[in-house]
Amino acid sequence: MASSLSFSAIGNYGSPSCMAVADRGSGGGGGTTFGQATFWKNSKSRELGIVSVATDLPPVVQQLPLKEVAKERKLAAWTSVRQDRWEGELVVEGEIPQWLNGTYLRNGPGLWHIGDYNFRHLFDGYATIVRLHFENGRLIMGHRQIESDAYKAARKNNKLCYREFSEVPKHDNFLSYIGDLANLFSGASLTDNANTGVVQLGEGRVVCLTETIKGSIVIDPNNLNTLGKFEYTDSLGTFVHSAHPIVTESEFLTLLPDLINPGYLVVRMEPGSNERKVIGRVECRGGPSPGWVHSFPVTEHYVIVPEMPLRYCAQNLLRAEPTPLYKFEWHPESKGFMHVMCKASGKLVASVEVPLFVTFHYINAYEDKDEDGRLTRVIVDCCEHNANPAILDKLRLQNLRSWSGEDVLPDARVGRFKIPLDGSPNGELVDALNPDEHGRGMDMCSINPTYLGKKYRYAYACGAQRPCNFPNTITKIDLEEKKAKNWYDEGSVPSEPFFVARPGATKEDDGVVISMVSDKNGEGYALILDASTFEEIARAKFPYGLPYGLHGCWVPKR
Ligand SMILES: CC1=C(/C=C/C(C)=C/C=C/C(C)=C/C=C/C=C(C)/C=C/C=O)C(C)(C)CCC1
Ligand SMILES: [Fe+2]
Repeated sequence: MASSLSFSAIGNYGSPSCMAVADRGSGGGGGTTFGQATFWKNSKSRELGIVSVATDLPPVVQQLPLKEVAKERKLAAWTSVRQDRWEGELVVEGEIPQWLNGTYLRNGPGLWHIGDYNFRHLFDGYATIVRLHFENGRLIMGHRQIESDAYKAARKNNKLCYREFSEVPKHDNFLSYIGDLANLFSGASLTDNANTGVVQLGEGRVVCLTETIKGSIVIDPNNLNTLGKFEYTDSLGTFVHSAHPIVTESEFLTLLPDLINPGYLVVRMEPGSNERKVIGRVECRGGPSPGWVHSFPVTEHYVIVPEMPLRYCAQNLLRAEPTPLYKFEWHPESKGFMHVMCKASGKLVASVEVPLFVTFHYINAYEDKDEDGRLTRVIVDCCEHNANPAILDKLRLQNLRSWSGEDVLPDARVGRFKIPLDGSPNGELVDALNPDEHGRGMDMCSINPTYLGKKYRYAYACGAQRPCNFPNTITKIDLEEKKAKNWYDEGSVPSEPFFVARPGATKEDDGVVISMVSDKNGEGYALILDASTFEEIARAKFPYGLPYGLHGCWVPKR
């Protein structure tokens, strides 16, 4: 197994002095070796309170009295990645199961400034992909920037060149402003910064994704090299899609919102193909434009198309300055709907009005039968923000970085939609369990993928231990018992818990849950929990804290 060290600096970075102290509390000098990388570990510097403070670029080594250290240290989660790449073996505390062989990839926005310009929103950052490669109990970590056109242009020109989630390039003159608007209509000025997730297609290609279709970028999971754009060969011709396609060994399903004639195309792509084929189309029932479809759920036979009252807004797309809801608008009067489409025929089997909701992430869905085995309804579970879109603004970097200790995270829950298939006009939305079980925080979820679209019992997500300004626990939700088990490390922010099943497992929760944690000292570690007991079984410290990441995928050892 090769473990190499490589790093190159972002911006003014050039010196390995940014390396963080590499042990976990054990004092003493000398070096700790990760692969070929030796990290400086010196008790003298700790007494002096010399810390590598993870603030904005460039990193500075400051001398502080010890009691100030804790105050000055910041979560790496909201801080730009220190350098554009690193790779090395990590020291593992505890034991990684021998059966866990493969690679966990996690993508997210990791670089929030260019030159001296600072981005404002979490979702604006240039993509940083992190790789945890597990092999026979050992763990190799690597991270790298994804070389999208937007990232390369920003690095080359030292300024923002494409329209990101909330940021828009500044124009030197009126002509360039008009050019940008024209490019917006052709999609050319939209970003391809693939910072939202990563999936492995049925035939093996690994693709990083965001909400713009052009932001589909193929990478090599072994070295995180950017291989090029994933070019769709069809001519469906829209600009945006769901950032969370449903990907299995046999298909890739996604939704294409139509912003001109409000509706959604439901499309499917075969493994090995680059051509999406239309399964069917859903017309919007409310509002001037489609609801935001960051993700959507499926059952074994149906694709569910959610029509959320938080809708895309063409005017906001054109604006130079962010609005409180960015490219979206809240239209409670337009109501919320759930449409159920048969995957095989493209026919709509239900279209019901549901209570208002705000959901970015669907957990799972399944077909529910009565005692006689007759299909009566579809159940859809999601991370639901109590019909309040305020969470989007809470994810501004300033809010995340400047937490004063108040309990400011809006409440969220596991929302359960019950969608009747008997022609009734309305569906229900209820709490799947008491939200206090998970601290009324709920997002960034995963399940055992074998249960995708089927009746299931367990979900893993980020919950809350209050007070907090961001989900700060990992929670295992038992939807049968309506209970949650919670993992918490004071002051830390864990990323989406990702479930990996033990090969040959027959129980739904037989496996591990992987997360990457930003701790209160500005450092970070990979965490492995036993999914069944929810006890920690291993952790491995990173050479330095990493920025918060969004979504990942598992690439099994071939
Ligand atoms: C670049 C353009 C857009 C981009 C949209 C993007 C990048 C959306 C990303 C959305 C994400 C990452 C949502 C995650 C939500 C997580 C939550 C709510 C976590 C809560 C924790 O408590 C468009 C906006 C599509 C417009 C075109 C340009
Ligand atoms: Fe997402």
